[in-house]
Amino acid sequence: MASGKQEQMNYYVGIDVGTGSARAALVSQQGTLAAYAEYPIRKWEPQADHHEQSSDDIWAACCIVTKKVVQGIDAARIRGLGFDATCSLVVLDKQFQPLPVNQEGDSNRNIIMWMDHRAASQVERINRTRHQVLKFVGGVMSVEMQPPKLLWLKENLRESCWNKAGHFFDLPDFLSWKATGVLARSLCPLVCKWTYSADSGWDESFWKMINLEDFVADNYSKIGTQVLSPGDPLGKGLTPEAAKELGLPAGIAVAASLIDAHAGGLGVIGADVKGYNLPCENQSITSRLAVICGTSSCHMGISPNPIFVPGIWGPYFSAMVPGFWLNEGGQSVTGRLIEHVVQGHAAYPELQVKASARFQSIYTCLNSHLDSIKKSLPLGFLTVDLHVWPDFHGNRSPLADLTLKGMVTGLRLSHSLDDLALLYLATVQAIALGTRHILETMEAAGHSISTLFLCGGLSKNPLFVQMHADITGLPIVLSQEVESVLVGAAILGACASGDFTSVQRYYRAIGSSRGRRELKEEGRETERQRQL
Ligand SMILES: Nc1ncnc2c1ncn2[C@@H]1O[C@H](COP(=O)(O)OP(=O)(O)O)[C@@H](O)[C@H]1O
Ligand SMILES: O=C(CO)[C@H](O)[C@H](O)COP(=O)(O)O
Repeated sequence: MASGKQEQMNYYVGIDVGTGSARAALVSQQGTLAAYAEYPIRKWEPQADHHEQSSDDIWAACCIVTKKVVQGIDAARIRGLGFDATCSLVVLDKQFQPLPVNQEGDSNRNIIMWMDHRAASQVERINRTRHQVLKFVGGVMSVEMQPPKLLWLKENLRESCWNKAGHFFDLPDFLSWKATGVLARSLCPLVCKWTYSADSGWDESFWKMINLEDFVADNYSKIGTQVLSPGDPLGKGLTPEAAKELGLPAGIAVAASLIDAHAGGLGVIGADVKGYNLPCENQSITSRLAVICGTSSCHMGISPNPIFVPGIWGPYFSAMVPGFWLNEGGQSVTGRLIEHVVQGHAAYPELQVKASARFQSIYTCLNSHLDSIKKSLPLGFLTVDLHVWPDFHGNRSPLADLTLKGMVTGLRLSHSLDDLALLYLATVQAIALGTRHILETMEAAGHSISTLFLCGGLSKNPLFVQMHADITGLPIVLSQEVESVLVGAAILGACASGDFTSVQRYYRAIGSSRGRRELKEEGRETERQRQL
């Protein structure tokens, strides 16, 4: 609940829907979090590579968390609302009711999640067209984007879903529609996941070439005809019905939304870090790479002119910071991979018992176990003969190959907690090496990155942060406000309210208070890691 002495401030509500939960925050006009709440959301995996969610379930979770964060706050002080979410595909019929995206006909499951890889054959065919729009997604379209998923629906669920569908939304746009009744889409998801161009709009020849000419025929009414920039106000703001459900005042400004990684990028990339002697201090904002690390990791770098990086998504114009081009590298599973490796190990039950006896999280427990077994050696020496290839769910960047699989070398006939801790370490190192691979590919194409800005759930893990510093050799800035993704969503609400006319003005206004940042500039403990 918010504290009484901050009541004279204006506030903005940010709602962030990640893969595992919905979260809301009440953010002050100074950029600080006054209240935070989180609620889990459901996921279904009916078969391999199929990942589904429910838009009703997600909206209900948004309502629960929003009601919690505004408890006790004078409603007149809440000025705006912004959403961000994963780029999952939501399907509604012509009466705005959920439609099933599965053979079972379960209409509760009406979302094909971003991490769903069912459309592998469709994306392969799309990539074979070599259509010019592919130039703006790193040269290769990802199975995680929307066109292959739409084609899959047309080819596999024509009767039960495709023919009945009235609206296909990216999840961030679904949420802003639900709040306002406005069907306008945000430029961010459309440019990043749907091949829309900020300059020239939809490319008719692309949709025709991939057999989705249906969208052209009905003038794109199902996928978006009005497009707004992230942070632009939508219609007349929050509808009375949505206001009641969310526990917010009707009519407050609601912003065109962002994809979650982009909100995280927005939340951290403009931070004031003066006085810490960081290489980026006197450099342009383009020397910063925001890395949003949750279920997946997303690497967001911006530039004044378009940079084409093979295997890295983009360049996208104005999709994150207005006026800048964005390149987005990514690793499809990072948090999810660590969980998979740790929970699947024979010593996992032993770890759970040990962690709960010490009132620690399993990761704190594993990190201190590693400290105890490394003795005086650098951590890197513990995994000299144990290596993980982390592409258990394909490689998003820079290899852009969804068929790649994971691999571990150096396994032994042992079930001990030591083995589990070492496998965990090797997995974290492999993920950090993946970030380095992405970074080097971006630099080879023209980016010049001097500092990493990390946020997301994994940035709360000191080992994960340390390995990224060691393996990239770059200083890492951690935001004092750990929920940076929510700050990004709230910035949208602040812009929509008219209190700040642009994202850049918001950065300037909050600069002084956000200067108090915890900086993590770690040494290059293991130069050896750089050579792996
Ligand atoms: N305190 C923590 N220590 C270690 N890992 C954490 C911590 N908090 C969250 N994580 C990890 O971060 C990941 C989830 O991050 P989050 O940003 O919540 O993801 P998403 O946005 O995809 O829902 C999970 O893999 C979780 O295990
Ligand atoms: O493709 C995305 C961003 O462009 C996805 O939304 C993202 O990778 C999933 O995010 P998270 O790991 O935070 O749940």
